[in-house]
Amino acid sequence: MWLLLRRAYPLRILLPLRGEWMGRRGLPRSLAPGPPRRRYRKEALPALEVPVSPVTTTEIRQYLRAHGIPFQDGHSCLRAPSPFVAPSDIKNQKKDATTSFCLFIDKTTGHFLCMTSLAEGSWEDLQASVEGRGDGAKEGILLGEGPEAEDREEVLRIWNRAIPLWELPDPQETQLARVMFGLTKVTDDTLRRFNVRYLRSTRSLVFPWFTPGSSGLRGLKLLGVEGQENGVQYVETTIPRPGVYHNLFGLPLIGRRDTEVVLTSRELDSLALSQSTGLPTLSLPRGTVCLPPALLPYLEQFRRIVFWLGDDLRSWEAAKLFARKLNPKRCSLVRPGNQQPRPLEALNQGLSLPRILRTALPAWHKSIVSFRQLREEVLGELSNVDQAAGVRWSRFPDLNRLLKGHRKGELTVFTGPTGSGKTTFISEYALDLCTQGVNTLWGSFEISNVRLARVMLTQFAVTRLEEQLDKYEEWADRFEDLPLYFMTFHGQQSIRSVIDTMQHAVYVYDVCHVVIDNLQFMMGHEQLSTDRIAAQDYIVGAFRKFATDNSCHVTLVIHPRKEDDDKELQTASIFGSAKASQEADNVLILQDRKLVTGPGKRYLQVSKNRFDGDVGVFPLEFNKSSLTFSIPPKSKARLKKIKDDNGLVAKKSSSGKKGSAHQNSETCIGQDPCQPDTSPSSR
Ligand SMILES: Nc1ncnc2c1ncn2[C@@H]1O[C@H](COP(=O)(O)OP(=O)(O)OP(=O)(O)O)[C@@H](O)[C@H]1O
Repeated sequence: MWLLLRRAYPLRILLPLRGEWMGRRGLPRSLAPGPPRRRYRKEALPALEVPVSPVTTTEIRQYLRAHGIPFQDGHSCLRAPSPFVAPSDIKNQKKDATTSFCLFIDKTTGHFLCMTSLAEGSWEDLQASVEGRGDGAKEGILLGEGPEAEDREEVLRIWNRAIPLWELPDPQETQLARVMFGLTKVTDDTLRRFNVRYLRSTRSLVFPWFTPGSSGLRGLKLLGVEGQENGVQYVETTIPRPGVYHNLFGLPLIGRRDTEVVLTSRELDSLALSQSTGLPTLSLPRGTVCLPPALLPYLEQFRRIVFWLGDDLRSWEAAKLFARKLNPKRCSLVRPGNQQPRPLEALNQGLSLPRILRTALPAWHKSIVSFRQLREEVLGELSNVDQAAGVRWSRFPDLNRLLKGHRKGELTVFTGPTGSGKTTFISEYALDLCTQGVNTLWGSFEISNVRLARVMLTQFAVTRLEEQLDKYEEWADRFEDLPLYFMTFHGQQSIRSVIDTMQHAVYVYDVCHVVIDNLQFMMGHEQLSTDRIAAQDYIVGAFRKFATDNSCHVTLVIHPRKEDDDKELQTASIFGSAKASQEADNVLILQDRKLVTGPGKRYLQVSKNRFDGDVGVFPLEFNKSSLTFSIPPKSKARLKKIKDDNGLVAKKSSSGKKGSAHQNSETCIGQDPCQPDTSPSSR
């Protein structure tokens, strides 16, 4: 018997921070068990787990050949006979290619999954098993088992209390639930086929996660509804926690011979699609946030995969990224747009879902494209201008005014004088995005991850936690659920290993923002200044290419060159040649000279903005107890045009309204350093 061990996933996820009504594990308070049970762990903060030495597909192939293991080439996995199936299990099965080649090895990471025994593990685990070395624990035969006992109890308790919608005693209650979830046109038969239930106590739909190939329950997703000013918002809760909730909802309905599937981002959409088109459909466990590689083996059988994730630009971008993992040649994407809402809306609006599916565009582009292939994407950007501008900061409205948002695929260079608070600021800037679902990877080479995480946790809680240790567990639980990962590097690193780690994080965790603090730690020990400048140019070029190739934003902290203490920093003050500022889409400078009018006061200067050219400066107020820079909501601020990079010269005030600042104009937000201004506040 293979030993089944549970490995703690490094992933901490993903749902937007849960509201106050949620208890531990995101359960509604009424279901949440008593006081927090988790104890403080030193490694409570998620470190990115990177394979000891990254493996390539060629190496995997060579290894299998060298050990006489036959294999088949798939879309994202190699398939081979599984060493994790007992001979008696094989005897009981019909021997065909599907059952005998049931080991799926991820071509990118070497991670494996045996579809028969559900054993899984890393490439090193597989090698150890093939070579018959190591004890059971090191062989790492993992995770074939169901949920932890604690989760299992919760899952069963909820599932047994939930009932099918049509069995609700009060028809009015049934009708209300259908209206709340937009299910008025979804039939009982569809709900029955997908085994959807309703939990009356929390007014939630309950979607089951069955162990593949059996009727055992592995987990659940609860979907609740919250009223908002402009409509309703769905709130998802999963058991187990989102990081290990790997349910492809709809999997039990997929036949072994199905060759086409439509992927959706919500269970409700899969219900609508299946009912209207009769096509096999699956929904991704965490919507557009990520496509965990653990799911790829289940998608190998399909020759064609259509993504219909939603009706906004984010869904479109996510679909393009996911298609890369699945092999874009077999993927098509439904373009978001007015006439192409998400599947449930399309059903409710009486649109033809098969017709919309026929409009899906191939995800695969040759290296050279014509405008014909781009026109749909351009239209997508034009009709979603707000979303094309990226994710907006919630703590830094002034940054939104200048940069408009945080976009994928860009390179931001950030500099500031030594000890001025660069790490502290960039920590809050990245945390802000992360709390809004931007999957973030930190490379902190100078300060330890524990220290960095302590700063971030304090900023997250916006309070001095050392004085309120009783609140630690609560905040740490919430913090742990953020899509935040840390590289485990410290001190000097080679750019190759850093880029490899970033690549791994993009593939495995769909990371779309990487923060590197700071570039000087990849420069080696070159003594000559010419060597150092050449090394920096090379590194900046590598990060630029990475950002573009992976549609991932990279924020790079670079020290300034040594300058006269009295001088303002400028774009040209960034250490090295002009390459960094040329390659960067955005250049941010933390200013703390001259402009300082009080303790802790800093200014953030946006000195380059490729997206729309608006540049300028705004004040940052440092709060020493919460380590935050975000301006308290009541503080006054103003926009001012200023002359150039060399001096901050007040010219005239402007309203700060959208469009008031022009290409290459500079904007100064706040009273200092510009002259006192009596114009009405722009905020
Ligand atoms: N505006 C500020 N006023 C006073 N103290 C600050 C301010 N910003 C940050 N600090 C504190 O200064 C210390 C150094 O901050 P931080 O490490 O962020 O600076 P840095 O610019 O990244 O440093 P380095 O140049 O060494 O990389 C921290 O203890 C931080 O809490």
